[in-house]
Amino acid sequence: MAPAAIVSPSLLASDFARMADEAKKVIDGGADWLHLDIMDGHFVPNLTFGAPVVKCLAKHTDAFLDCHLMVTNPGDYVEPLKDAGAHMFTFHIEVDEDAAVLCDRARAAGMKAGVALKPGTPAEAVHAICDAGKVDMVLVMTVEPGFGGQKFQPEMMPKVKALRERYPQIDIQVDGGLGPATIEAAATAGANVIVAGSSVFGSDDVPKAIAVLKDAVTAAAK
Ligand SMILES: O=C(CO)[C@H](O)[C@H](O)COP(=O)(O)O
Repeated sequence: MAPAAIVSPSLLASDFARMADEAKKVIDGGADWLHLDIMDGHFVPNLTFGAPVVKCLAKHTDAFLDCHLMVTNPGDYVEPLKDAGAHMFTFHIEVDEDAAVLCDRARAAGMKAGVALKPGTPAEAVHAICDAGKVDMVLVMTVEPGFGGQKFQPEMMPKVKALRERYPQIDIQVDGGLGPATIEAAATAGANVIVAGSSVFGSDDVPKAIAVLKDAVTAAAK
């Protein structure tokens, strides 16, 4: 059976000063997860928030907290994020840390382990840890990480397709520029976890914006 369709709105596009309300709005609108972009101003040229903010948000929601770490030193975040209430720990394969150890540590802490690829990184970079059964989710970035509101890169779809064919049971997440105009390409390629910031938080009809994404993934899986 194909992995379930999941929509994970990116709070990067929300009003950070009202994060709990923004989270409630998308969960009430049908979102499955909340995507939290942790940026350190070093791995990417932007700075957002870390475990203390995740911990504050966790007090206001029971939703699955899908943390995407755009940081140089993800190993330093395992315990703080676990303590904060995070559920998914996704780090970048490009960092200079042992990916297998990070996955094991995330899982031992009770979180799921995800591994992310920048647009310039080939799918083969995650084969070894996926083949070893250490990964719950692969995140294929469809923009350069760091900022919301960028243009979707359709040239990432062969990477998504190759990963889906090789790993039918693993969640495959796409992130960057997803919305009504791009979801079909991603869903057809085999992505089942859809991160969307601008297209959800910028919509006048949040439930509809989420449903469009989810329905496309469900339809593609049939
Ligand atoms: O990881 C990210 C940027 O690094 C964001 O999650 C992503 O860009 C989503 O924003 P949008 O849907 O507006 O493109």
